[in-house]
This record gives sequence, C-alpha cells and structure tokens, in this order.
Amino acid sequence: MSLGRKVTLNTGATIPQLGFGTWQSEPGQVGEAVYEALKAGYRHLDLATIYQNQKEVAVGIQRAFKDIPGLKREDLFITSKLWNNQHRPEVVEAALDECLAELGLDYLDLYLIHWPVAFEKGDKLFPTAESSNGVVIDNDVSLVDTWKALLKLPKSKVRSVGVSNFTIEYLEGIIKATGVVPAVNQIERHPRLQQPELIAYAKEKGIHITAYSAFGNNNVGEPLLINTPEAKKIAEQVAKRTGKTVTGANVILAWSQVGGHSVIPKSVTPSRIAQNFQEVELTPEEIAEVDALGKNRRRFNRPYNLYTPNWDINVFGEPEEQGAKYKVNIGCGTSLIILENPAVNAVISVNLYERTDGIAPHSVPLTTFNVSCNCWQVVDLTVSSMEMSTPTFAIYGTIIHSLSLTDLQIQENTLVLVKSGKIHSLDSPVSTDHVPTILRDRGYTDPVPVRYLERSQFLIPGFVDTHNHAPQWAQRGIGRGISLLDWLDKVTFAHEAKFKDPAYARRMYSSCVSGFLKQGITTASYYGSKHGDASKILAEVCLELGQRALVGKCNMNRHAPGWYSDESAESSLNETRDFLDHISRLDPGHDLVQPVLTPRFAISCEEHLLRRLGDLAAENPWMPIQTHFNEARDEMEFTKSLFPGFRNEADLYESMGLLNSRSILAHCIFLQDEEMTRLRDLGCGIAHCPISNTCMSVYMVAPIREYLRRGIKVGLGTDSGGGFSSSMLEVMKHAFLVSNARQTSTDGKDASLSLAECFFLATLGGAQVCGLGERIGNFTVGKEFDALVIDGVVDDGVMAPVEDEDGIGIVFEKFLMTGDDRNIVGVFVGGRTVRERA
Ligand SMILES: Nc1nc2[nH]cnc2c(=O)[nH]1
Repeated sequence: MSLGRKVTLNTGATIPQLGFGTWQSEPGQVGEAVYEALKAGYRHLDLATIYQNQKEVAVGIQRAFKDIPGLKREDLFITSKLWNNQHRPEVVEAALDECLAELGLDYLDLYLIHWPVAFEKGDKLFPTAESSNGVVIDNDVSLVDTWKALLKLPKSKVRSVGVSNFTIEYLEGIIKATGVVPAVNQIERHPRLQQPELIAYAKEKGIHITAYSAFGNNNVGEPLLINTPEAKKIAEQVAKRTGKTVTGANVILAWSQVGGHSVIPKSVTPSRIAQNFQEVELTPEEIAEVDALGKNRRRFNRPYNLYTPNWDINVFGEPEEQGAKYKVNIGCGTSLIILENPAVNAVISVNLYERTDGIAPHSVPLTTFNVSCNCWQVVDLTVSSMEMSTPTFAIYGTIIHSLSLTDLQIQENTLVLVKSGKIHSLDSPVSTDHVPTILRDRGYTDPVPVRYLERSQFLIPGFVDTHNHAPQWAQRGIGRGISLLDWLDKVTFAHEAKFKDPAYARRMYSSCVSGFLKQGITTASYYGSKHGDASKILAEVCLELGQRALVGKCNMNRHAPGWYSDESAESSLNETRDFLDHISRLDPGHDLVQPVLTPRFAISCEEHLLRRLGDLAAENPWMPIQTHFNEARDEMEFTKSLFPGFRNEADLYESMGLLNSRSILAHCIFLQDEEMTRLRDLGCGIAHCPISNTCMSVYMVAPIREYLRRGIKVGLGTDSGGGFSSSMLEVMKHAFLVSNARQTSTDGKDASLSLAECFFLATLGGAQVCGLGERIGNFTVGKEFDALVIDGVVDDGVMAPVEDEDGIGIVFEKFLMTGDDRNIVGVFVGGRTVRERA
C-alpha cells in the first residue's frame, strides 16, 4: 500500500507525496488509467493543458466518483498547468476557465506556469512562422507579468499557484517582484538530475518540489532508470529486507520523496499503476546507493535543440543551450542600460531605465551616471528591485499628517515631490496648473511622473507598529481570558517553537510581513522567536518585501520549557552576536532593517544574561532595545521574587544597562511614580498595546494620558498575537476606547485620547519610540517617504459611505473609525511602492 504521506504547502493546503502523472498518456488510454489510479488509491493527479488529454481524464475522474464509495472532489489534489501560449496576463483567467471546462471541475488545487517560456498568444499550442522552423517566442511578456496574473486568479477557481521548470534565478525574480513565493516548483528530477542547489533554495523559501520524469525518459533511446541493473539490484535488496515485491520503480519513487518532495509517475498499465502504489522506505545506505546513480548527469527535457518544433530559447543556462537566440524575460529588476554619446575611452553618460511593463522600457530615466567605456555597448543589467535606485515622482492631492501630538495637519492641493526615496519638497496649496512650473523650478526638465489623487483619496504617513511578535502570526486570536504567564505556557511557546524549522519560518514570516504591509504598517518593531536563524530569515523577508523593521532575536534562557529555551546565557549571547553581524551585513546602512536587542522579559533571562545584554547595548550605542515592562500583576510579582534586590522594574532594567533613550518598553500598565520619572528622564519610549491589555484575564488600562502629560514618548503596538488584530486602525480605536474607560475611572482627570492623538501615536509617536523620529512619521521635507494612499470609496469596502457634504476631515474620521485595509490602496516605503491594490 501507499504510505499515504502528505505534505503541507506554503498556502496551507496538503498535497499527497505520491501522485499520478498523465504526460504522454494517449487519449484512448488516459481516462482508463486515471480511473485505475483512483481505484488503486492515488489521490494526487498531475495534468496539463498541453497533454491534450484532459477531456478524457475528466471521464476517468467522473467514473471514479461514481464507482468508488465515498470518493469526493475534496479528497483529490488536482494540478494542471498554464500552457506557453497563455502567458499574456489578459488571457490567464480565460485559460484556467478553459482548463476547468475540459476537466469538468469547479476548481483546481494547483495551477502552474508550465514553462518559463512564452509563445505567441493565440489558438495554436505551438505557433510557428513561415520564416523559421521553430515556435514563435513572445519575449515581450515577462515571468513577473504572468506570475502576477496567476496571483490574481480567484481562490474559488484555484487554491494554490506555482511554477514548473523554474531555475533559482526565475524564482528569485518573481518572488522579489511580488513578494509571493510559489507554492510548488515542478521540475525534472531523478537520480541523474538531482539539482541540490535548487532543492536547497526551495527548502529555504518554503517551495514544495514535485519531481517529473522521475524514471528518466524513454524518448531518447536510453533505458529508463528503473530498468538499470543498479536499480534492480537495490530493489532486490529492499525486497529481501522487507519481504515485499519491490521493483526498480518502487525504489526510485521512494528516493524521489526523500526530503518531502512529491513525485508523479505515469503509467497506463493497471498492474504497474498498482505496483507503483506499493510504497517502500529506503534505509540511508540504500538512498546513498540511488544517489550514486547520479554520476552521469543527464537532463532529458531541454526544449532548445531537443523539442520539435524547436524552442530557440535558453531556459536552464546550460552549455548545450548557448546557441539559443532568446533568454527568458524574467521581468523583475531587468533594466536596460543605454549608452548615449559613446566614444572610445571617453567618460560617457548612462541612463538607467526601469522596465515597468515588460513590453518597452519606461520613457523616464531613473537615474543618470557616468562611466568610463571604451566601446559601444548596450548592456542588460539585472538589479534586484530593492537595489534599484528609486524613481523620482510626485503626488498631488490631500495629505494628512501630525507635526506633534496636538498638531494634526490636513493640507489639500498639496504637491509632494519624492526623490531618492525622500521627501524633496512639499508645496501647499498649489493649483494643478502650477505643478509643471514647480517641477521646472525644482530643476526637472525631463517629465516627472505625477500621480493626481482622486477626490476620495488622501495621503497619510505609514503606520509604525512599535510592538509585534512575528512568530505569533499564526496564533492571533487564540487563548483569551487567561493570565499572561498561563497564555505563554499554554499557547505561545509551542507556536514559537515551530520556528526552529527554517522553511516554516520563511513561509510564516512571508505571510506575516506581507500581511502587515497590506494593512499599512510600513515600520514594525519585531520580536523574533528564540531562534537566531529564523530571526535572520525574518530580517531577510522584511528586506525582500520592502518593510522597514527592527528585528530582534528573543533572549530567553529560563522559565520556558526545555524545548523552547536558550540553552544557556552564553549560547543566547553568542547567537545574538551572530544575529547582529548577519543583519549588519544584510543592510549595512540600516536603511531598512536594523537589529534590536530583545530580552523577552526579566522572568525569562538570568541576571547574568541581562547584564551581558546591557554590555552589548553599551558596545552598540545606536542599537534599540525592546522588552516587556510592567505588563501584568502576576508577571510583576514573579519578577520581584526573582530580583528581590531591586525596587521595581525600572530600577532592575536600568541597573542592567537596558534602560535608555533607545528602550522600547511594551505595555507599562502599572508604573510607580519613580518609574515614570526615570522613563521620562532617560528618554525611554512606551509601546502601548491596548488590544492585548484588555484580552487577558484582567482588563488592564495603561494610563497613557498621564505618560503624555509627563512628556514620556508613546507609540502604539498591535502586540500581534497577544493582540488578536494586526491592524493599526484597530489599535487606534482600542487606544481611544481604553482611554475613555480611563477618563471614566479617574472622574475625568485623565481625559480620553482624541482621534488625532491616536493617529499621532500610530505614526510620528511610534517613529519616535523606535528611534526613527528624524527619518519617518510624517511628511516633513527630508524625511523618507513612507506613506499610504487611502481611498474612502472602494467597491469592495465597508467604510461608512462618503457623502457629498463630507469635508476631508469627516472622510478621515470615517476612515479611522470604519475603514480597513481595503481602503489602503497604495503603500510606499522609502519611496518604493511595496503594495498597490488593483
Ligand atoms: N504580550 C506579551 N507579553 C509577554 N511577556 C513575555 N512574552 C510575552 C509575549 O509574547 N507577549
């Protein structure tokens, strides 16, 4: 029998590792074969439009539904593939519809881009021109274009999307451009083409690998791998060891799944279909014997010079493909350098153009610089999207931002000019007629792209989340109404422990960071898990997706289960140092990502560890520090019992060298008078997290008005997962609500926070708490352009409707109180668009 193993994709769907393939299964046989496979127990079917047999496959599936008791659509995992003449974005959904119609299905479990090669769009599966004997390549549509189109496909029609025959370079390109990691890469893989680099890359990114041509290929006159004497010998050994009938095919199929991959053998012979399903497990020695079959590397499926009609394109970058005319058009960050006025040995001027649409270079040069050159050349440069210089552009419309706690500015008819990621100038009010003159006055003779906001739109600074536990992304909403320490023990540690697995970490962090960006959080101060490696991945994901972030490896060497605790103070420190080095190498200027020292809280750190972290803080006088501080009564009492020699938590952390103007102190519910004075004098910041504070066993309200009155810096935090919401709009509302409760409980002494004050705390206040007040938080000239385009009128939103008589102040209030991420239609970080709602 099959071992019935399934693995989880990065979309959360599960895929059976042993599947059934239909490539090269003739119509007339394939329907029967699929039916036999389903009867034998296969539940994963691999199909494709180009196999031209899907209508018959459909018959086999329907017959199986009738004959196999209890078999339902949701029991099957069905993959199909977009063919090469369907890459143009405008035809992708229609192609899927056609595929579903052929199969008689409502949805696919997985839809793949079959090849990183686009053919001319149209009815012909292999379009050819009279002038050549090869297929017509359409190199004006890029992989990024097609991938984006797949990402837009409705979930109702396809559950997961992925790619096939993609190299690392192509995967990198589409991930960098969209931030979305394909669920699957289906590749030729067998002992003679093991592809270790691609496998390692996929593991790190959380991409599942499905192997096709696992037995080799019988089109080329070479024996299938399963029929080689070596495979047969291993099969005999396994048969002897297990007492089962074992074929070479069983051996190769078992080998193919090592590492969690899936494999899709094809057969139309019922006995073989059934025998392939009799799975075996190999010992490490047997696996090594199969590995050894790979001595003579062989790729069987290379379109250039192998397929008929020929594909004149270099897909895998292998020596055999060097003569190909075309290279794959990846799309992301592919820029053209066009040399102007070239002269031998002269310094010449170069314009770097961004290729924005995959069709033609954008007409606006991103930047101009000089190089020495001694020949004519046009160079194709590949630059990652983050490395690419940010374009100059302007936005015209209403801007809303805070200059201070009490000064909210609503400025209509404003022109914001953004250059090199920063706010170059801000003119207000100006009429649209004057925009060209202003840009000329600023020295722009070439056209600068200007985005004119619509009447329902306005610009606000990006939100700053001062307290966020990235590894709690999947546990949001779990475990309310219990005490903090119980919640950590019963819910949280087990969730965070999963980040030991880098593939899980990458998958979860990609989802988390893009989820926060979508909600307008352009800066987050993240606690990682205790794992240094996973925390590095978190920082990498922030960089890749373009989010500004403080990222910390959580220090915790006691009062947590052994399976989720740093081994010792020393190992905790070593891992932290290694983590800091890594981040400094990743982003040496801390332009986007910087490390933050993160002792979880005093309960989880021995005194020695706290002191040594204090030393690290002193050695790195720029580095922020974050911890939980006076969050709950049980936590405070336990801390006191562990550190009886200190008057309070402020005294404790200050003595350890962890309290200064770089400290971000989460919660601060119960501060003694002396502590408030110390926080103010030392310039510490408070991360106010009203959602989690009101979700535990006790309803806790931090006296924010008092802190503000005393001049202590305050920002807002989602505290996502302790807080159930990852939306700063929700946090602002809660901040208002709990301040209202506080107003009542203090008989009006602590006035509630106004909406404008909450907005300040979510933007500039948060930036100040994170030590970024000079760089972001509002639209002061010279600051980096971290901004959100808000639209009060979106088709699919639920914000209170904007009425004709509503002034912009009312629209803003409606957005803060009733809007959500659907109203956030554009997100910029450092002048780069990191999110755009279609
Ligand atoms: N809210 C919250 N408080 C903590 N104190 C220590 N760890 C945590 C945590 O993960 N969340």
